[in-house]
Amino acid sequence: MAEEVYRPGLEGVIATETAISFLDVEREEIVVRGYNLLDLARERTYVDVVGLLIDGRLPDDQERAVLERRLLAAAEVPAQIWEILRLLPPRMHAMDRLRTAISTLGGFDPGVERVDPEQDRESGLRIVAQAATIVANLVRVREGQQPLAPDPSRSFPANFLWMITGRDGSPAEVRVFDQALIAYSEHELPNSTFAARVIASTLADVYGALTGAVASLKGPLHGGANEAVMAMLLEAGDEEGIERWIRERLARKERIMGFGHRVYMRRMDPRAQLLKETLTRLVAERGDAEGQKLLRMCERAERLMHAEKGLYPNLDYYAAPVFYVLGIPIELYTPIFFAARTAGLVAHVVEQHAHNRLFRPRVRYTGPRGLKPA
Ligand SMILES: CC(=O)SCCNC(=O)CCNC(=O)[C@H](O)C(C)(C)COP(=O)(O)OP(=O)(O)OC[C@H]1O[C@@H](n2cnc3c(N)ncnc32)[C@H](O)[C@@H]1OP(=O)(O)O
Ligand SMILES: O=C([O-])CC(=O)C(=O)O
Repeated sequence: MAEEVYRPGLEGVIATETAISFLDVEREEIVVRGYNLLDLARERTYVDVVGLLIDGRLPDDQERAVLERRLLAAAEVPAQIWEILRLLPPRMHAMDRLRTAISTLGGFDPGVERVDPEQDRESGLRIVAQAATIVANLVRVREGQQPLAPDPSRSFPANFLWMITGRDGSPAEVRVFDQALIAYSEHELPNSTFAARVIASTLADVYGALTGAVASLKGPLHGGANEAVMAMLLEAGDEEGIERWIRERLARKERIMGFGHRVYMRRMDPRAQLLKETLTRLVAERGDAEGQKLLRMCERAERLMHAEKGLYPNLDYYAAPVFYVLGIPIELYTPIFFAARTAGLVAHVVEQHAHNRLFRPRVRYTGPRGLKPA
């Protein structure tokens, strides 16, 4: 074997080439197919970003309308998926129910066994569309209610938010939700995307690769952090409470969810800054006293974590209060992360299949040798 290099957690290791995205930490820029993700969030829609990620370029107005109609037309979920979800134990974690649903969706796609970039794109758009419908209805189905069917007369984000909350969001709320979807849409090579690419590198299909990504995203060190952040804010109650809550945990050497990041390390995640601004605007416009209190708590904790640990918030930190003021049930925060990320994940599976090399690294063996079984 050539020179042995071992970096625990593959920290800093280049694991693949990609033309999809890159975190330029020095310039504080998340590059997505040449664009700054924050520019996309400020000026474009999530559907545009789906087109950019999966088809490779930003759609014009007409192309966006076609893509949006196509997504909404594909958003209906087979009735059997709801039946399977109803059979699962109600206490089962929402991400585990989602993982089961994404895995099962493959069985309803006639092209599932045809693994090539063209079919991946086709199946990928179905997943983007159907993941939103499944995620939005997870709570409703767990509670034994009928799922809300997608309404193609609404825009993609308006329909998604309506299926979640059961009421029409204001144009400002829909825009905020759309921005959050863009913020979550793609982020280079996080654990979940790496997991999807590793699975895809065996030439397994896009459903299998994305099922693995759901499993990865559930973890509190990754997507699960947004729900943990909200639990922390609610338990702490107010500004003094959050300060006490964090100091107690830091004294016990515990991690505070929503802070730190493998790549940004001791810098602010640009997406957290974007959603902080979004939250500030939304609660000010609405004169939302509870939202304003949450914002003050977040800012207080942000100052404390910087002073005590030199750590900054990541996207999950400000996404949590944004979802809360939009009236989204907390158990759907991580599933929504996945639904938004389907666009990026599909792009990575397409790319992996198009330029495949099986992932199969080696180990540094630390176990015994020479033992005799008898
Ligand atoms: C959208 C996303 O998925 S973003 C990630 C969401 N996850 C979270 O918010 C979970 C909380 N954060 C963390 O656990 C970490 O920061 C991670 C997992 C995101 C990144 O971890 P790593 O790159 O492995 O950083 P690592 O564990 O080496 O941390 C470096 C130091 O900072 C500390 N640290 C890192 N994050 C935190 C945190 N959130 N709270 C307290 N201390 C922390 C570590 O304890 C460690 O301290 P030490 O050197 O004294 O031991
Ligand atoms: O990049 C990471 O490691 C995690 C993250 O922020 C994301 O997936 O959005």
